[in-house]
Order: sequence, then structure tokens, then C-alpha cells
Amino acid sequence: MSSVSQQSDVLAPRYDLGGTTPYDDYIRASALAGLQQTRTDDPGEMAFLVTSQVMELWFKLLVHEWQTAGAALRDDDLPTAMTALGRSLDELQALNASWLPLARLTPTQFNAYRPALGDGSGFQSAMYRRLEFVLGERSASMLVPHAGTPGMQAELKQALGEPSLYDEVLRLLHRRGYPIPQAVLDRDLAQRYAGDPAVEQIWAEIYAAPEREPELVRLGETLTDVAEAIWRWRGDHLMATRRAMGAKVGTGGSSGVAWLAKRADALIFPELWTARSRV
Ligand code: HEM
Ligand SMILES: N[C@@H](CC(=O)c1ccccc1NC=O)C(=O)O
Repeated sequence: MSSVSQQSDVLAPRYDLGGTTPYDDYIRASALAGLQQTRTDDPGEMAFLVTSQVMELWFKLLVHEWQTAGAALRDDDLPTAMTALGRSLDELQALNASWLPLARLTPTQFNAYRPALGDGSGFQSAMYRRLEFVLGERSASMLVPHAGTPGMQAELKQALGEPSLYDEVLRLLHRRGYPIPQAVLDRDLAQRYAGDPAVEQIWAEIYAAPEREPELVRLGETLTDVAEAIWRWRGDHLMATRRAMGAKVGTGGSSGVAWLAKRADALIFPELWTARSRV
């Protein structure tokens, strides 16, 4: 019998690193571990704080993936775009799984630390807004809550003027000869894109003959997967909120569940959904 543990040449890791910690130099784990400052003695608050921070990190990574995908589409490099989009689907699954520690909060449990949140609200998350902007969900009014952090606001403002991931998809379709209306190509990038019947028809045609442009069907389906995962994140957020605080007013000043329900209803990349009725 030979198992790895019985081999005499098994090396233990280095213990003496000569006064440096290369892991920490790269991962910055000690800096990260210094960022969990709770405001109450309630043992449940840490789960709220860490889950929110974990989600912020996933938001950041997703923005990175979709920026990578957008830049690759601009270069007509579909393989690089698809690889980044594929990674983002796995990351979205992990993001959505991170609702679990908050999904069953009772109002009593949430109330134990809710007052310590003050006027803070996820509505004020700049990284979430950045994520929505890169997907094409955008409006200038969403810059207003970030006036208190001028650096973040400037970054968001710049993002508002850049093509979204979906804009890059439409431009790619245009370069491939699909008749994307000029008004769609020239539209004000700072506004939310509500969809266009001509673009809907183009997707319907791509889907109706999948053997003609299989990689465009795969792109459409991967974007649909992204849209569905975002819809799930919003739905899970809505249900966690409903369980934790019922119909109370939100710390951000909204009517809470009723406001979230309205936002959770909308689907991103609308034409990829409406086109299905035409195939
Ligand atoms: C028990 C847990 C949570 C509750 C009860 C809750 C509640 C709410 C409520 C009521 C709103 C509406 C705005 C307001 O008036 O405050 C909101 C918005 C928001 N929350 Fe949460 N939330 C929870 C957890 C989280 C977590 C973990 C995140 C992740 C960072 C998050 C991110 C957001 C975002 C991004 C918005 C704005 C959504 C939009 O603009 O459409 N929330 N939340
Ligand atoms: N809007 C929530 C509180 C909330 O979600 C929150 C508050 C402060 C900091 C972060 C929060 N949520 C998620 O990031 C509430 O009304 O209780």
C-alpha cells in the first residue's frame, strides 16, 4: 500500500518566512479582517455586516467581468467575452447563495441591531449602482445619493457616459450586418434602454435559425442567464426583507417591500425576453 502520507519525500510548507507574509502581501487578509466593526453586542449583527461586505466584493468582481466582456465584444473577440460572461454566471450563483445567512431573519432578530444601521441602506451602495450601470440599468438621478463620496460619484458619472455591456452587444450585431436602428445606436447612454421592436425582431430571427449564427444564440442565452440571476438576487432580497421587517419603511426612506417589489419585477436585457414571443 502506498499513500501520499507514507512517502518520505513529502515536504512540509515553509514555516519561517523571514519576517514577511507573502500571502498577506497579495490577499491583504489582515486589512480585510480589520473591516468588520459591529455596532452592537448582538451576536447576529456580524452575519449582516459580513454578508453585506461579501456581496460588495461579488458586485465588484461582476463589474470587472462585465467590463472585460464589454471590451472584448468591442474588439470582436467573442471567445474572451464568453469566457468572462461564463465566469460571471458562476459568480452570480455564489452571490445569490450568500443570501442564505440572512434569508430567515425574524423581525426580532433583525430589530436587535437594525437601529444601529441609522440612515444607512443598501440603496446607497455605489458598487451595486455601478453593477446596474454596466448592465444598462441607469439614470442620472442615481448619482445623487453619492454626493457625500465625491470619488465614487465621479466614477459612477463616468460609467453613465460609457456604453453598457448590452450596448456593446448591439454594436456587435450592427457590425455583423443586423439592422440595429440608428436611433438605438446613437441613443443617450445615460438613460435606461427600454428596448426597441426592431432589435426584438433581430433577436427573434437569430433564435429562429440557431444553425446560422450559433455563437450569437449562445451569447443571447448567456445574457439571459445573467438577467435571470439578477432577477433571482432581487427576488431573494425582497423575500429576506419581507421576512425581516414586513412592510415597515426602509432605513433609506422608501416604503420598503413595496418599493423593492416594483424594482424586482423588471427584467434586464428586455428584448431577450420579449423576442421569445416572436420565435
Ligand atoms: C435583512 C437584510 C436586508 C433588509 C431587511 C434590506 C432591506 C432593504 C430595503 C427596505 C431597501 C429599500 C431602500 C430603503 O428604503 O432602505 C433595500 C435596498 C437595497 N438593499 Fe437591502 N436589505 C437587506 C440586505 C441587503 C444586503 C445584504 C445587501 C447587499 C449589499 C443589500 C443591498 C441593497 C441594495 C443594493 C438596495 C437598493 C436596491 C435598488 O436600488 O433597487 N441589502 N434593502
Ligand atoms: N434598508 C434596510 C437596512 C439595510 O439593508 C442596510 C443598512 C445599512 C447598511 C447596509 C444595509 N443593507 C445592506 O447592505 C432596512 O430598512 O432595515
